[in-house]
Amino acid sequence: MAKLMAMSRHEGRLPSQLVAQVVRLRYQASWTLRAAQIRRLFTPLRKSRRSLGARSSSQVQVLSAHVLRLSDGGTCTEARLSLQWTLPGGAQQVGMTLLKGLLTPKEVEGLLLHVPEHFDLDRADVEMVPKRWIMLERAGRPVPQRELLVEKMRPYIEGRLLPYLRAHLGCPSCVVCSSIMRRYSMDLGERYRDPPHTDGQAFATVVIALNSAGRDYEGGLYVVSDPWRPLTVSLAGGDAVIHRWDLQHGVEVTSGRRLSWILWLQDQAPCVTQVELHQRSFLQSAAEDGNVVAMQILGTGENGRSEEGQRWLRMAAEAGLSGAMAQLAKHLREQGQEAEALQWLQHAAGRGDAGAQSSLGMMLLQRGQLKEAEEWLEEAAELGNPVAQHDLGMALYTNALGRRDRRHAAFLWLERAARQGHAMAQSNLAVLCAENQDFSQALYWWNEAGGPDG
Ligand SMILES: O=C(O)CCC(=O)C(=O)O
Ligand SMILES: [Fe+2]
Repeated sequence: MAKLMAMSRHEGRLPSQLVAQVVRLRYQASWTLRAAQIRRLFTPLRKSRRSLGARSSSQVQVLSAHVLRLSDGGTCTEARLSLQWTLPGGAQQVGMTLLKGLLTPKEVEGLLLHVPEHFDLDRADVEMVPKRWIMLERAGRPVPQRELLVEKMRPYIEGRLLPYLRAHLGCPSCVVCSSIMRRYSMDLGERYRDPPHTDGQAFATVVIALNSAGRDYEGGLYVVSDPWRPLTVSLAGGDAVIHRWDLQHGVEVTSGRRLSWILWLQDQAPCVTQVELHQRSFLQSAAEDGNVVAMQILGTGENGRSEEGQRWLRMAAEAGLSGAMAQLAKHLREQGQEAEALQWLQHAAGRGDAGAQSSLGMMLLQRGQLKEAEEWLEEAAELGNPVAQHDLGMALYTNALGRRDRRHAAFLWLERAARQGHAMAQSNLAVLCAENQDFSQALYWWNEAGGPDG
């Protein structure tokens, strides 16, 4: 810098080489700062023993971060990220993009004025617990009675987001097929989590936060590259995350109430069903290029029942994807191949898949391996899996684990599952409460289990 000053005094103006260097240094300094700020948004979801091994910086790489001018004149900060993912079958990289401040706080506030208090139940069966949602658009059209809300949101989608997304995703014919709002609330006794998954029903997903982590709720959206170490992304109201079908993610809200607005895009019109989407070439070619998530998606659902689907699923499982292992185990059990199913469940459970741990626990219980059964059920239940919480509660209650005097523990696990909205846990808990002569609680849980939208 001293040399720079001296030269500038001496010559009256800076030589262009030096100007370029100063600009570059400044740019680098602000970029380093921005990248560090972006990385700090990612924190481990849990403070577990296993999650302490690695640092988030080794999982998340910031590829670029700069201010972006949007087509309707607004600005936001765009950060392109890559998640490093090491599987036994080789390393993979998954991209995601963060748009900080896509909507201003005022714009978010304006939208929230039109959001009704009542959210419907999304009955898509995940862990036997329905989620709360408002479906806004389906197959690219507004859902009846949601036209006003869709009208309020349209300018942000069409004027701001879609031109950007088409360029960013390299997908000029991309269309928004579904648009929903989700609510997660521990306080309201509603579902507050969504286990790790990929959005196999979409080519790309946009999640727009409608309120803020740290202020309105704790926890939130998380991304998974290391199954033992999901990373929460701290989003403020108006921030957006963009990802494709290959990002493993989930939601866990540990207190408060979270609202999100989600758009699912397909690569071209017309919007089609999941089965038809899986026949489009983008997944096929990704699977052929070795993308394990594409393999798992092609081995799931209706298409997964074909011989080709089964072959993809096995390849994904062999590459080390725990979700694929659990899925494969399910198919094998349906075909009566218990021994091989058990092996895959053990692999998947050991890689931190709570669904697999839960199924493994019950399988071991049926085989009389009580100690191991209890350990896996407990591990999955601690990770928040409501099926495991219910099954463990009932196994303790019915004395299937060979323990005496476990009624209190049984009650606590059933209560945790019931609070997540697990209907069977709610009705079983009602029975326990009635046995304890606590009739008001019994009535409460009984109503929850079969209430107006239950
Ligand atoms: O609410 C969110 O942030 C994401 C929800 C999600 O992943 C889904 O509905 O598929
Ligand atoms: Fe999702």
